[in-house]
Amino acid sequence: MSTDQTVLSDTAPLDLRLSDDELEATHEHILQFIRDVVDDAGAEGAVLGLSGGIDSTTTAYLAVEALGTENLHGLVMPSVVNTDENMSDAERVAQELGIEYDVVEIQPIAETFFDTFPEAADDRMAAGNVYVRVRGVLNYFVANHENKVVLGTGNRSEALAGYFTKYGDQAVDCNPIGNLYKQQVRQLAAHVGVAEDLVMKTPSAEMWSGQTDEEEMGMDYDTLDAILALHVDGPLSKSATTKHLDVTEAQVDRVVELYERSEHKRHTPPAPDPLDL
Ligand SMILES: Nc1ncnc2c1ncn2[C@@H]1O[C@H](COP(=O)(O)OP(=O)(O)OC[C@H]2O[C@@H]([n+]3cccc(C(=O)O)c3)[C@H](O)[C@@H]2O)[C@@H](O)[C@H]1O
Ligand SMILES: Nc1ncnc2c1ncn2[C@@H]1O[C@H](COP(=O)(O)OP(=O)(O)OP(=O)(O)O)[C@@H](O)[C@H]1O
Ligand SMILES: [Mg+2]
Repeated sequence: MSTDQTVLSDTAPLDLRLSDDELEATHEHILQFIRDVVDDAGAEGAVLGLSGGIDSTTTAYLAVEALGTENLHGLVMPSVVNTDENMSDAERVAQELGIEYDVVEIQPIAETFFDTFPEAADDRMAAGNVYVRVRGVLNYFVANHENKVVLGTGNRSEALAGYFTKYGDQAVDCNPIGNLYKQQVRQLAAHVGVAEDLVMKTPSAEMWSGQTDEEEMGMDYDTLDAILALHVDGPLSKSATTKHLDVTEAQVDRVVELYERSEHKRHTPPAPDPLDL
């Protein structure tokens, strides 16, 4: 195991990397968290989707450490919008970890949805969310059958920005890396031995060809993380944030907009307050 800081950026607007002691404490804390979730559920391990991206790769490495190789089942679920590189990276991760995994082509499943409502099939967001939600159904299909929990791969940056599909990739039993900003996920990934090319890979939801998280959100993750940490999670005002980070007010406004408009995604569906009848 090594803490390879050299693969990580030294030019982020705000350095959110943990100290060595903090990183190791966080690592141990997450391992214990995974074990506790599985034990509390009376489960015999966990299922997770492997995309070849850094969030699922890191979560898989942690889960193998926490639960043992034999108790993690990976699902690689390609569709026409996934690159071959990402899908082969996903298989490479499963093979390096030595876990059981299946490759499930989800295009035919998605097509049945598209055939049912052809008028929605060309809406790239609606269609992209179908791929994401189909994966959630398959994760639970396997988890139910094998008495396993479903591990989520959401991180803090995505959660606060609402950058996930409601009842899609967020339809999981727990999120082991859910309190880490993306920058810290990369740091932990390097620490647990994930290959450098995967640590530094461009994040993509792969809901349509060529999609990247940073282009869709309108800023890079280091900037998003910094504004979230100082202004959304932290106490700095908008003007203090712009001065501290050398970002524009428009960038801070954009992050606040992402955060506020996704509030509904971070709560269970509301019902009217009970009437005092
Ligand atoms: N105020 C409100 N109160 C209650 N519900 C509200 C609502 N506003 C919208 N809604 C509901 O939420 C729905 C929209 O939310 P949703 O269906 O999630 O869809 P939406 O947020 O439009 O799209 C998902 C976003 O997450 C990104 N994503 C998805 C999956 C994975 C990843 C990744 O990084 O891998 C990223 C994706 O690129 C896209 O930007 C609406 O159709 C409506 O049903
Ligand atoms: N083709 C796929 N096969 C299996 N699981 C997938 C696939 N695409 C997405 N997922 C699941 O959905 C999760 C959310 O995707 P997301 O893109 O946020 O994470 P990632 O791909 O692991 O990392 P990154 O955000 O850096 O791309 C993935 O971590 C993975 O669990
Ligand atoms: Mg991805």
